[in-house]
Amino acid sequence: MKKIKLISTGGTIAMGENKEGKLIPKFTGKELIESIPELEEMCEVEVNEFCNIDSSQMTPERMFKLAQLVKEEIRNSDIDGIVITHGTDTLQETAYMLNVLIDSSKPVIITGAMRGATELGSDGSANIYQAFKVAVKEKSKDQGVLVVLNNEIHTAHLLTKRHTTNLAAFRSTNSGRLGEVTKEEVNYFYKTMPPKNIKTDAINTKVAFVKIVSGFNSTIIDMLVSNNEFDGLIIEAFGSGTIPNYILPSLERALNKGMKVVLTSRCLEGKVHNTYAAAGGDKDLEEMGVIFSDGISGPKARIKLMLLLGGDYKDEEICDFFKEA
Ligand SMILES: NC(=O)C[C@H](N)C(=O)O
Repeated sequence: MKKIKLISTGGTIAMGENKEGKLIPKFTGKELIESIPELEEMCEVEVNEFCNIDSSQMTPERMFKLAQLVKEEIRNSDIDGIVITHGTDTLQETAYMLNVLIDSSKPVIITGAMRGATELGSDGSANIYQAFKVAVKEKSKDQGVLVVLNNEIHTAHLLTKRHTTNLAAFRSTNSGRLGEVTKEEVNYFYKTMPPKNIKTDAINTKVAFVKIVSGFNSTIIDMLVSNNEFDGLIIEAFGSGTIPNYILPSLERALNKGMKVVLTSRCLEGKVHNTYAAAGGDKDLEEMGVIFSDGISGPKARIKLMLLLGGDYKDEEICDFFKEA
């Protein structure tokens, strides 16, 4: 029988309602597992209570610690796979970080829930059960970090949360879901490309994030640059990577200070391109030294830059990492 480690981190999946009907952290990983006796026939389960928080409280530092723990567990030849329970709000960032940091063929599956464990029609138990079903399958090996919710399997780097409350809250952008979990089986529709592994013992969280809106006030960027607190800046630009012309001097000041500036798009799908001459005025953003991010969302690009800045990577290597998702 396979042995799967459950690492519980909290989220709605581990919540119940208080007297006012509001959701609060209530259940441990052990309690979640005990509520699903069907798992006993499937595999042996060991539990690690990593934390019990709403994932809005999850920080990149905590995600990095979680990645170290997953690495340790995976090295243990006794463990065949990992299931992580996590809140859905920052799940895509944790999943993305684990995906680029963990280099193992063993399945690592993240799941969560959209309804608390005590709510009518709660989805947590079914999602945990399905996550384990995926984790014990041989064909789930070498697929990178996977996310299982609502009968769907998604790859970490394409995953995005698209709905605030719907049970089908997640979607794989730029493609369809990777697979599905039915009552009888686990089906994969295509094979994932393994991500380029980032090797680092540290994370540099000094990366600011700015979303561009029409009439954006570039004073925000100037403030970020002048307070010397940031080594990196993620710009979530319009469409294929356009920004108002008057922001350019602020970006130039950021680059001159040695900040890494990465361009991403507000759009849910596609990637940024260096297509419009008008977008950067008479300057070419790429020539200026802005890094174009290939098809990952702003929040994921931020995680990637934090890891690359934490590691011992040269400028060209950092650019190369952004040439793939
Ligand atoms: N559905 C959820 O898990 C949302 C919750 N606020 C969390 O991310 O922890």
